[in-house]
Amino acid sequence: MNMDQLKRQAAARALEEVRDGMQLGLGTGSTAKHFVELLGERVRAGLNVIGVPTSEATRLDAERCGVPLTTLDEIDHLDMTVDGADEIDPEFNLIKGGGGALLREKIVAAASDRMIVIADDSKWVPMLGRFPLPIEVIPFGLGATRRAIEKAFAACSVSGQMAVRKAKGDDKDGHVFVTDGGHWIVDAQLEKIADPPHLATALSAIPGVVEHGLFIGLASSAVLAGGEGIRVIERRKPKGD
Ligand SMILES: O=C[C@H](O)[C@H](O)[C@H](O)COP(=O)(O)O
Repeated sequence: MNMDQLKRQAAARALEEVRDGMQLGLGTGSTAKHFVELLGERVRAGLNVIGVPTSEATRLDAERCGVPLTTLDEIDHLDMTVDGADEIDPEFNLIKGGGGALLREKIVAAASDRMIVIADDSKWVPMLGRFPLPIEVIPFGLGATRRAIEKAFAACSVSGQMAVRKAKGDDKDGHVFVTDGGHWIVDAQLEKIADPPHLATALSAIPGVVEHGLFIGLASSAVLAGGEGIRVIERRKPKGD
């Protein structure tokens, strides 16, 4: 089974948690895209749900698949968000933002009663950090922001190269990647993040940092698909702890 089939399997397992009438956060990325497509099939068969997309890409996918959409201005909470991740550690800390959607993803996850992470099992790691940590920044004053980020890294005993993310695509190569919110992303290659909550707090305190890809205390469970089958792992602590 190839990676894409594993991602679809994880998405299909998460779909079993969806109940009629639910208000759902719809994640972004190649794994979440499978969930949106499978959800669309259920909607076309009569399931009644409404979704809040975490990116413009997901909004377009959901519209194409016939999933009704709303916003967090029109509803006051979400029952569940289903989203992918770039890394998941045993404490259910995540790195997200490989696709650049971390800001909306975090807003939506925080507004949800539950967040189910769907992934192939290569994303389950003993310690976060091999995947470059995305940090969403305001372009203004980027030099000062980068220096502040370096200080935060030093205070948290991590270090590594930072690079402003470039866009990919035939006509975009070489251009800076711009998020749905109009910001830039700095990717930090840290290799090991021994204390993700500490680093998350330090990065959040920097004025030019809009958001970062460390999701702490947000994920409630993980659905991991691998060669041996599917594992569903529940986080022991309640959301927010
Ligand atoms: O910004 C993107 C998101 O955080 C994705 O959920 C994450 O990058 C995982 O994406 P994928 O399922 O494509 O590996």
